[in-house]
Amino acid sequence: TFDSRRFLDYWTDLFRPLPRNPREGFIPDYTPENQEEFDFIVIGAGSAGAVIANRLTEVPQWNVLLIESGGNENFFSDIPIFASFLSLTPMNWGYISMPEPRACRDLRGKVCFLPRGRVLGGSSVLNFLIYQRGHPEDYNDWARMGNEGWSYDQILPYFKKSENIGIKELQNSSYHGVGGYLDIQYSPYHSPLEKPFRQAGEELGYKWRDPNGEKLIGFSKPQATMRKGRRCSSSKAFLEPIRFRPNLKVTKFSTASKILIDPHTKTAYGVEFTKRNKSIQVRARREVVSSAGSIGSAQLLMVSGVGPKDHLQEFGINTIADLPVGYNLQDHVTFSGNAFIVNQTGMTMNDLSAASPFVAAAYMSGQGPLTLPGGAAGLAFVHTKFSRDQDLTRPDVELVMGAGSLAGDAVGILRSLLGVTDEWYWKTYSSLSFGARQRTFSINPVLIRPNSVGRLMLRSPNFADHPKIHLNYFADLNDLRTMVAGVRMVEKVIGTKAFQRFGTKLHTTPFPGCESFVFDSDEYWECAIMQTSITLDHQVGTCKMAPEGDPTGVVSPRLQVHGIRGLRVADASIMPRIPAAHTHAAVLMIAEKAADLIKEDWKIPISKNY
Ligand SMILES: Cc1cc2nc3c(=O)[nH]c(=O)nc-3n(C[C@H](O)[C@H](O)[C@H](O)COP(=O)(O)OP(=O)(O)OC[C@H]3O[C@@H](n4cnc5c(N)ncnc54)[C@H](O)[C@@H]3O)c2cc1C
Repeated sequence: TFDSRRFLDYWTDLFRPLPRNPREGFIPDYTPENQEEFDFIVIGAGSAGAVIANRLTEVPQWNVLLIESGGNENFFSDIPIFASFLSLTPMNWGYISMPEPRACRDLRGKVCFLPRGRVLGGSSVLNFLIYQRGHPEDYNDWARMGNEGWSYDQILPYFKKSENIGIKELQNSSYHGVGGYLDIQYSPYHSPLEKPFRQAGEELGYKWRDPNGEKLIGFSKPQATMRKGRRCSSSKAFLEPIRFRPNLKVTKFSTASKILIDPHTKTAYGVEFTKRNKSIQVRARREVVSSAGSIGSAQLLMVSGVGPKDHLQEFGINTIADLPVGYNLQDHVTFSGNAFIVNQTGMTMNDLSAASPFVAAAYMSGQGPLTLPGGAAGLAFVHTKFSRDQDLTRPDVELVMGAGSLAGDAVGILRSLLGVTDEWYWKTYSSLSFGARQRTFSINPVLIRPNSVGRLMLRSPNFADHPKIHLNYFADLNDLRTMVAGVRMVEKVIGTKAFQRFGTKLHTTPFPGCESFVFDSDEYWECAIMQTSITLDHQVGTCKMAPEGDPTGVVSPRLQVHGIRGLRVADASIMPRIPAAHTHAAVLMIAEKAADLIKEDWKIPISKNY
């Protein structure tokens, strides 16, 4: 029978531009028989799942089934600057938060929008490509919480194992790896804002640095998961090169509805999933690995009987293991409303300039502004006075400079992604002429060491019903003060000679709902941040890793679900605390380590040759 999703899946793949890396190619779809057996079943072919499927199938005697709810990437998802556009497609699960008392108050429906990838490669296909690992102490904190094996020295080799650093001056750095599956490069495009940004940092006493090197505080050009100017997703990096391994089967458009766990032996023995309206059960001889992401893994565990007993009882779910699944939800939030206007055209990038045929032609040869990762042209790690500790080497705010701004979003794609209403947009920016709106860029402060913690809860016992996501942004008021300190830091950057050379100024129309505050007072910024808070889509922590006996833990430091045999979780959800960085690199590291832990536990010799 004709299947339109599969047809489209293959058809859009043909439009991915040549020359392709020879290792890239269309991943074939496999539909298992009911009750078919595999050694391992991995749920979710996202950032983590793609790595795990690759590393487990290195063992020729093991066969692996990878279950993914989405289909292939395509031509559009390869274009780095179009990252926001993808959230408007079926590649996005389209989650939203519950109403937040202190955040997203003036966004559409008064909720925060939480895109997650539903595609081979998962959120690494939707993400902004920025490759950052975080501070060594972020991971030493994990180890100090009792998670043996997760200190920085122990996990650095796994970051390097994945990596193929294409930045010449870093190829001999002891912090980077060469020859791994994942290409890390700079965008070949130099935004005209890059130089002033660097000079501004120097004027303020910051060094231009490798943000994944020895010292992090400083300014930098974004390192990106990029191959010749195109997105290098986790699927392109880890799955496509091994798509014909005989011991790997990938079932696409397949949504796991339940992990099958024997309530008496407390052993996971399989997975139930739906494909083309048909329910199929598959069985695992050795283990089930959930890599469905911070939202998917927590929800799947709970609907399968692993979660807080009182909460599962509300939905009539039989509790097999009473564990705090869904707690410990953490995320990075930013404020992207500010627009800075320059007095020259051609310095900034907005949606209409991105649509020019010259820009498109440059992209076809892997060049030009479309290769900017999510539009980001500069990054900075800074330390504010509100930081939780006195370690001046640990950043608590990141500044992300966008080559354009929300004000320049003439067509409305960015608005749709962020949940910004047309009414808000016009109230805020209509005092600027069209030309001025096209001459704007942004520098957004990101809260990278939040104290506030949220919770994910079920809405129903069915996986198909999106869960209730309580983000609790700014529940801890220190987080709000830190964000205001971030706005002040941005003001300092804009005030430097480097930016004043272009007459750079802040657009000063007050944000809707904050008109009663004195413009530029701390109270005004607090209001603005709470009205239009935007997530960086870094949700982590819902299946927290903690040692046996710690009541907050869901998985052990070997990533096994406490009290259940044959079930691990390996994805962003296991992070006990969010690192002070974009989360994709940390997820890949977790997956690399998870594969080695599995091999060790099944007595397979592991190569330390990286
Ligand atoms: C818009 C956006 C921008 C981001 N920008 C950056 C950035 O610039 N840099 C950075 O470092 N990080 C960024 N991130 C975050 C980063 O991409 C994620 O932290 C990371 O990809 C999470 O990996 P994961 O494996 O935990 O989950 P995912 O990559 O989301 O993978 C989960 C996979 O499981 C599948 N799945 C879920 N449930 C089921 C089910 N029941 N059955 C079958 N399959 C299922 C999903 O479809 C998905 O493919 C961004 C994320 C988003 C969404």
